[in-house]
Amino acid sequence: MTAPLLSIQNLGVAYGSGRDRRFVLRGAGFDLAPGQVMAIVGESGSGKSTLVRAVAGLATPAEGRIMFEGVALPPLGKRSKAMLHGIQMVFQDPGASLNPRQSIRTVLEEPLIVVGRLDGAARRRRVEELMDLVHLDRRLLDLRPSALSGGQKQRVAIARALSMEPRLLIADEALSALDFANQDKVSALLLELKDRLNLAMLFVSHDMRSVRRMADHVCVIEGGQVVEQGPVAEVLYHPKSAYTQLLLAAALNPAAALADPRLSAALEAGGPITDEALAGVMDIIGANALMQEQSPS
Ligand SMILES: Nc1ncnc2c1ncn2[C@@H]1O[C@H](COP(=O)(O)OP(=O)(O)OP(=O)(O)O)[C@@H](O)[C@H]1O
Repeated sequence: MTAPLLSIQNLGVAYGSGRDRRFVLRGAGFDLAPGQVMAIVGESGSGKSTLVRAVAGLATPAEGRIMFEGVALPPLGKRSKAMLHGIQMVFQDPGASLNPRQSIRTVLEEPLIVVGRLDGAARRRRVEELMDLVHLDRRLLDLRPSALSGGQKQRVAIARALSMEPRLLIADEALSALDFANQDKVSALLLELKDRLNLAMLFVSHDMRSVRRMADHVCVIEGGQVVEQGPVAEVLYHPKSAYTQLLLAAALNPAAALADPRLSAALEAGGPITDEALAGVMDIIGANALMQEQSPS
């Protein structure tokens, strides 16, 4: 078996201090091999961003450890260049993550200047290669982000992340601000990059359609705990936990799932959602049949 690129072990993150201190993630763990995509799914507030932010060094673990390329990751300020460059992140809002006063050329060249490995001519060539890699016309280089569409801006954000030659790309809801057509195009680009560059990804998403397309493995988080994880074919087509089944049901037909009185009663009572309530909802919205129909195995 390939050694994992990333190994998350018993990870816990707490926010607040004193009596307000509260764990928002606890006991999370999984391995990710090079070139593989792990989708992180769960409802809003379940802890998905907290998990990937801890990997990126933007949240500090209170418990457990995160191993990257065989070495335990320290807090952000103590990470080596190889660690910092090796893990890059792309965020939800491509507009907010690009400096509106900089040309696309500057956006892409700046990190290369900071790294300082290339001279001016080599840097300019690298910037052009990065544009080619994300299928953007080099003529866009002298424009500012405001002249680009949402999909183009997200490609620039991806190109900037790739400039560091990462082995792990974290995409936190990176497709959610895009329209349907661009979601498909950018997810196709990410898959192409994964194969071409052997890039591993942590892919945080609410959207089961993109998860099905993008991921090799899925990790389901409920209330800060990993409730299920495994290959896509198992977790999405034969989900074991009631929570995963509920997420899928809500994704297939959110209005019908939420309108069902058994589900709303369970939610109002503060859960847990019983298998019985769930089975009723799944039958009502036809999710059981649909999942069996769509199962690849
Ligand atoms: N900096 C912070 N300080 C205090 N609490 C926080 C902080 N960041 C997140 N939280 C809380 O931690 C919990 C998990 O948040 P997180 O953003 O990880 O969830 P999420 O699953 O990514 O949600 P969403 O899908 O809405 O982005 C939430 O209850 C949130 O309010």
